[in-house]
Amino acid sequence: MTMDISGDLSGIRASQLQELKALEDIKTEPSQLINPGILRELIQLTRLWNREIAVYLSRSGRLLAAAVGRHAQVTLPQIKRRSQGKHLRCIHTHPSGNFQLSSLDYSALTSLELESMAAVGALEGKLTGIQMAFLREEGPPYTLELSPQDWHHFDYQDCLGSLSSFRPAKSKKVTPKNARERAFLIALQDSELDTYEDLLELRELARTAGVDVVGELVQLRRYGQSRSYFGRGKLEELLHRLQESEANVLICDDELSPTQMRTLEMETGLKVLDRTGLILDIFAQRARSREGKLQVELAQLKHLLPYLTGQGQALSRLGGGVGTRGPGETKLELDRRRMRDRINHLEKELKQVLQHRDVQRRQRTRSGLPIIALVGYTNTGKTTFMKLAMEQAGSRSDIPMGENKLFATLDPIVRGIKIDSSLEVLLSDTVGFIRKLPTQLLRAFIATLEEVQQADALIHVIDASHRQALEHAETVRDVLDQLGCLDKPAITLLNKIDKIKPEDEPELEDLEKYFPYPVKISLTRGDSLKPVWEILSSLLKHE
Ligand SMILES: Nc1nc2c(ncn2[C@@H]2O[C@H](COP(=O)(O)OP(=O)(O)OP(=O)(O)O)[C@@H](O)[C@H]2O)c(=O)[nH]1
Ligand SMILES: [Mg+2]
Repeated sequence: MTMDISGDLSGIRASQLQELKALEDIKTEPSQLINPGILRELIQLTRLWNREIAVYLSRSGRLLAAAVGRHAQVTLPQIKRRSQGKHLRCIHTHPSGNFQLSSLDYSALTSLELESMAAVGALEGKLTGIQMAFLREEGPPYTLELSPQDWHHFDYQDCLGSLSSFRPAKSKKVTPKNARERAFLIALQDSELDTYEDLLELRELARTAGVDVVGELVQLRRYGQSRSYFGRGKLEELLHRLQESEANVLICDDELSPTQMRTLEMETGLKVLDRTGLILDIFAQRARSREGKLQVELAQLKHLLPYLTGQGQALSRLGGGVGTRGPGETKLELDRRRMRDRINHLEKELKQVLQHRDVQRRQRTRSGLPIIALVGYTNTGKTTFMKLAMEQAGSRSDIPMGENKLFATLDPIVRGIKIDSSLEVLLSDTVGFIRKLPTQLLRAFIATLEEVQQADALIHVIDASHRQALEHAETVRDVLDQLGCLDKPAITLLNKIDKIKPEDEPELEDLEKYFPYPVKISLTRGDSLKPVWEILSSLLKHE
């Protein structure tokens, strides 16, 4: 990429233009307003040409364009990436040595929606001072002055951060309840083959979180980058696509490192959410019990903490909407210190709740009834099983209808069911599992999954009609392994056979082969659960 130079270039020697061009190789650090080397050169050229020079810097510190003006005025270079405008800073020289921003400068700042505008006073090759203004969402631009002696102590990134966190609360862009957010999905795929399925799930998750998917882009994992997730070229493509799709949130299929998160945010100017953040958002919307809410808030805070840099920088970068919703009414707007306090507080409270549940559980165990836990990938039919079991046993079902959404069930539900005169069990419905289950989340929900650890037997529900049924079932086995529950007696429910097409039969056979005690069933069709209970009672007898 070569930097664009526009404006009045008459009478300027090619070699000098070359010098200006060469500046694009010098990187500006996030903390710097501009690399001092670049500034020195700009001041020299200003003297040489006696003209204004303007440059654009991206938030990631790249020099994007330059323009040379007539003596007192410069026509700003065209901004190609419109959506990036608000993350661009314009820095320009004033050959008169006067470093006050003109009213033209201010109007350029607002009309181009730049991030900031700086006027650099240059007189006889020396810096006289800098005045700069930051655009704010509300109120007039924030203006400050820097002297030639201490301008390089100024921390640009910090200043930006504190400006956004001191914004009055109501100026935040809160997405109105019925205006859905527009998400653009990105993913790295391991081979050419599995893209479709990977994104299918992310798309489902996004839908469950209540955002519209307006675009998708994938790259092969081997071309990805540790700094920016996507490789350079793909990133450029992404910027173009984002602009077309008018997305306002970027969702990534993997867990992002803080660096990747920040780089993507800066490059795209959008709110960036990773898979973990998205799942947590869904959990936050769905948690009902006191314990569930505590678990989710705790997991959210722990997930966000590493992404915050600098003191006083609040989560305002997220702006609101998906990814910022806490369980109940809580809003995630704490700064680091308050976050840590909150985490401590939540941990204490959770401990108490867990103790209470322990008592409940012990009472249940004392009832002497065997505990059966439903486990399985999300959306396979666990809750539907629970409902059907209660109906067929003649108990009135108070279980909320299963929904065709991921993570419909979050809080564990336990019900006693009398199947016949010889079998009575406690059936417990649990949170569904998911591939790439964030470690943070797994730990948070281990408590919930204690129900599983306490169980005498498991019913593993598989959506046998799903193209990735086998992979999903293996994920479930992995989690069970981590919970130390892999050798509990288990039945496999091959559910949704009503949806199975003849060409899927071989896969069904595989499932039957690999998983213990398979029972083919369609729960929504209301198939009898008798075969399940028969196997179960014999398994329990051999305990
Ligand atoms: N076609 C068909 N759909 C089914 C069957 N069993 C369940 N479903 C549907 O699958 C969807 C998910 O069912 P749930 O019972 O909520 O699944 P779950 O495993 O509890 O899901 P989570 O709580 O999200 O983990 C619902 O829309 C059900 O109606 C079945 O046998 N056939
Ligand atoms: Mg459920």
